[in-house]
Amino acid sequence: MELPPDAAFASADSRVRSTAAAGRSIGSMGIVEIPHKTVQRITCMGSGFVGGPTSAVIAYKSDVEVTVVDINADRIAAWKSESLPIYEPGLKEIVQAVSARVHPSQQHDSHESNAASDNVAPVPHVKLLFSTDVDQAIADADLIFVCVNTPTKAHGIGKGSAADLDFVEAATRTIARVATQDKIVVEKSTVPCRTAQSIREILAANAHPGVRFDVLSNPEFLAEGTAIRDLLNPDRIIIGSMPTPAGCRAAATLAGVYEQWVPRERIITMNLWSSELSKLAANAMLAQRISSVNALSAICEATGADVDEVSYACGLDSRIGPQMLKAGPGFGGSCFQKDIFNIVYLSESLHLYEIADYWRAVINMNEHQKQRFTKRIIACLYNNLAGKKLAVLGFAFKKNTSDTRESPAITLVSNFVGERAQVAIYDPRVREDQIWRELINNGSDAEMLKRKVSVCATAYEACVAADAVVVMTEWDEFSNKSTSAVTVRKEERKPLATLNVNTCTSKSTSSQDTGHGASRLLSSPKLDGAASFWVPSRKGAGVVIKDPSNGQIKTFTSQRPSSGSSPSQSPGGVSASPASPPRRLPILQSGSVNVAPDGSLDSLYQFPGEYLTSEGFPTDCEKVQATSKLPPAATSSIDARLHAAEMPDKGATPTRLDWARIASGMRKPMFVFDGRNILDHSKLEALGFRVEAIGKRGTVVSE
Ligand SMILES: NC(=O)c1ccc[n+]([C@@H]2O[C@H](COP(=O)([O-])OP(=O)(O)OC[C@H]3O[C@@H](n4cnc5c(N)ncnc54)[C@H](O)[C@@H]3O)[C@@H](O)[C@H]2O)c1
Ligand SMILES: O=c1ccn([C@@H]2O[C@H](COP(=O)(O)OP(=O)(O)O[C@H]3O[C@H](CO)[C@@H](O)[C@H](O)[C@H]3O)[C@@H](O)[C@H]2O)c(=O)[nH]1
Repeated sequence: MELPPDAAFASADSRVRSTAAAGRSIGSMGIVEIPHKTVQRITCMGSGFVGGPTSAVIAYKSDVEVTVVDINADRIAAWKSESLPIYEPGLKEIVQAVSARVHPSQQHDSHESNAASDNVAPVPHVKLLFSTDVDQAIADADLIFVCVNTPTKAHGIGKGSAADLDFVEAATRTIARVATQDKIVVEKSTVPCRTAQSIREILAANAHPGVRFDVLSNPEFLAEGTAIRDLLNPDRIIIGSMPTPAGCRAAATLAGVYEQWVPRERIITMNLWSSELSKLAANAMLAQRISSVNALSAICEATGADVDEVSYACGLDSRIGPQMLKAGPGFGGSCFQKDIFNIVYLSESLHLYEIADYWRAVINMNEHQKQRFTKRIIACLYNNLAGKKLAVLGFAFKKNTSDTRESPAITLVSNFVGERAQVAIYDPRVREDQIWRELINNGSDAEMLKRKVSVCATAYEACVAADAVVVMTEWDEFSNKSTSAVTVRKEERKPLATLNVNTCTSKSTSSQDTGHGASRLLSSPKLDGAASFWVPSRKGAGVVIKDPSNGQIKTFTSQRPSSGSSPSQSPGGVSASPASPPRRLPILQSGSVNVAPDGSLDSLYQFPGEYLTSEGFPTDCEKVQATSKLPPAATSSIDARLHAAEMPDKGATPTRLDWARIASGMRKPMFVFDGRNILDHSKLEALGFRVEAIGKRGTVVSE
């Protein structure tokens, strides 16, 4: 193992500077130019919210084979089953595609005739494996991602703020024990600054003779709910390495994996400690924005300012930007609080007490927001919750995930139970046992919980005879706002089968191709006439559409129209306005979403009948008009499969709530507490609700 002597190690930072000054690759995108090994097999230790999706996307986008291992056998069994252990939009489709994917050598040139591609049966090639055989997977891999959990310590010194590195150390020791050949070990878990040094020392001390390890830091920045989109189109890939020739070579090897789908300029290399700290810093800054806007929400409620308007106004300043400025009941999730505590602990360890106080304030504000919202609800309900029923809509910490870690709903529900209220919870994705576990772990008495709390299969059931509805998660189905950017009722779904592109107009408002939102399909609920969807203009991006009449998958790739060109029909029934000669759009394996044979399909794959939000959609898109050619009757089996894939836990349909129906069953006066500002208040007021929302003037001020 190349481990510099301590003295040299201590001056790593100065060596980074001199390397950069000499025009070497650290800190620049030239890293991939360094001669390096090519990775063929990756093993990912940890099959959680990061390990699973990250591995699936690497297998999907690169030529690397990935094995995901976990010490939790139940989790691995779930990954191999129809019901994945986590919910992420698009994840199941990608896992299915790469678990039996057509090997590139078996794929046909996209210019070949369709007849040829139809006649040759594709050979399934497994690119992604899940296993509990950790040792074997380590032995087989060139490169190992350590993607294990790093929770906040719950014992001993640093309890409640330091990171618990038990799992990282155990994983490291396993690698050292098993590896009999050189490995690159990639620290992907979020860890305190300088953890890579501990990993290096443990590996060096336990390595088999002649085996060398290179340790890299490669933090993950995906957000849950958009993990697949984030992994397909990351803002940046950070790779930290030792500033030595061997460290740079290892970084180049990892960069070579990402380079297969991430533009080079987004692959950034730096020193190990900067990389580790960048991850903590990014989360701390993001959380700080949310605490800032939540602090402003209290001022808004007291003054009559509207927090959405204030956020909007601030976000228009290009130095501030619009993201992460949505007021809410407090941030949740497994990362923000943990990672800020990490910085707090680090600062205190370095005797930087004022710095620690500064970051701790972000968490204190978050806690305050949850308590403030609780108090406002109690105050509105005449300062008494005893005997009242509260329906809590949403338990996940944000929409589009089944994750409940640190969800603000846990605190709110516990508070309501403490006030002796009856609480009925509904969440479209979260399993009932998960909800109970969270509430019990939060310290609520199990007997009391059993008497006071129920978990319901539908929102209507939760709201029957309720005095108040509390919206805790911004699931689209709860919203009553008039916008096309919502999920439509199932019965309104009709197939987009064969598509006829009528027009293709450029809607370029930005010269910068963000590449984001590529997996979004925006469609009008009424498809009997023309429907439209957006295709990112980035070359090679596209949609995959399953034809409900025969189950075939068709691709439509994005092409810029040339002026005066008229649409032409492709053999697959898909036509486009071509900028170049019409390309054959191959028909892929039916039954699963797959990558285009030329590997060009970027990330847009949607099924007919699925209408997702347009929120966050890129500005640099091309609008494609498409006409449905199939009668609606053909949808049923597709819809059933789509539905089964989307709703493995509940079997409920993600339709928008009928608030009139909710109103008809509630006790009077009826309250709605909109914790996410996703409701049209005037519509609810017309139904007789009294609406209170975060950051909007209410009937009481809770401070
Ligand atoms: N959840 C996110 O959105 C997110 C995003 C970016 C970074 N991170 C960071 O990534 C890391 C993983 O997060 P997560 O949410 O995926 O955690 P997780 O708890 O969902 O998954 C971690 C998995 O690692 C497994 N594991 C533990 N020790 C192991 C070992 N020795 N060998 C094999 N498997 C082992 C656990 O059984 C568990 O299934 C954390 O450090 C987290 O801070 C998380
Ligand atoms: O404007 C906003 C944005 C988010 N939230 C809340 O903040 C929490 C976190 O949301 P988000 O950041 O979208 O999800 P995470 O999955 O926790 O992702 C964060 O944490 C990950 C783990 O480290 C990082 O990788 C991501 O970059 C970082 O965004 C959730 O409760 C959201 O409801 C708000 O209240 N207002």
